[in-house]
Amino acid sequence: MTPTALHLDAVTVRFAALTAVDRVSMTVRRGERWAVIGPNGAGKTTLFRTISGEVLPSSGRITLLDHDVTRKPAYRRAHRGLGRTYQITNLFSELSVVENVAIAALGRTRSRFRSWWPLRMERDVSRRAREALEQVHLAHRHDTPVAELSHGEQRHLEIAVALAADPAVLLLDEPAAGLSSSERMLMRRLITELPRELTVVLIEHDMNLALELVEHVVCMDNGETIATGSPDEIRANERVQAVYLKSD
Ligand SMILES: Nc1ncnc2c1ncn2[C@@H]1O[C@H](COP(=O)(O)OP(=O)(O)OP(=O)(O)O)[C@@H](O)[C@H]1O
Repeated sequence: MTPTALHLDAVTVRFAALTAVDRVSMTVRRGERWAVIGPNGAGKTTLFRTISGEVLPSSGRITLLDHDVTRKPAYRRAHRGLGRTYQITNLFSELSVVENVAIAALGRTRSRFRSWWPLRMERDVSRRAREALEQVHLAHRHDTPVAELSHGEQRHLEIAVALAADPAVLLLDEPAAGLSSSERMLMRRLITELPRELTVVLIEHDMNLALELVEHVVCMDNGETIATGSPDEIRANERVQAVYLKSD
């Protein structure tokens, strides 16, 4: 059986009296693509922040690539192979496209200091940065200042920044939020073309888009998992239809 990339066991997050995530469990195997969907306030972002280590769970257990990371800080999870993008851009707008990606690639380089280290590191960083830009179709914008990119290009660059750190598991936080319909098509293509060995979990408010991109879906409402299944099973699920109708 394919090894597990990410396992959540009854993960619960409480903010005072509010249970934002309520005993959510999921087993994501390496190379799988999953979406977490649900209406506003369902708990998707909190679940993501808990997986990435920005929020610690009140109870439950999180395993990343066979390591228990439940109480580990975000940077330790990143070193273990977890990458993520954010709904709110975290790019350096005054720097160029390649500089943004190179900073992320540099963070991943953990070579020990040796006399030839700077040269080797420079080669490694610029190769990884170039590859990441090619993966998101931004190689032609290499030297462009980020401030001059369109919104859609900036969303692509955010994915390149995450890829430059060479993650094994990538969390995409609403990758299509705020994009025009043509930009959404490009984003859909980009996600579809991500390397198959990369495990991808995405949050997406747009159920139709999310279901086109993944093979496995978790639908949350009020912090709870109300359905898990294939896109077809989720489309046909009456509870899912009810929560989406309620939120329209
Ligand atoms: N830091 C926090 N402190 C207190 N309550 C919070 C905090 N973060 C989230 N919440 C609450 O937890 C619940 C779940 O919020 P969350 O942002 O995870 O939902 P969501 O599914 O991502 O919603 P959206 O689609 O609107 O982003 C909401 O009621 C929200 O107000």
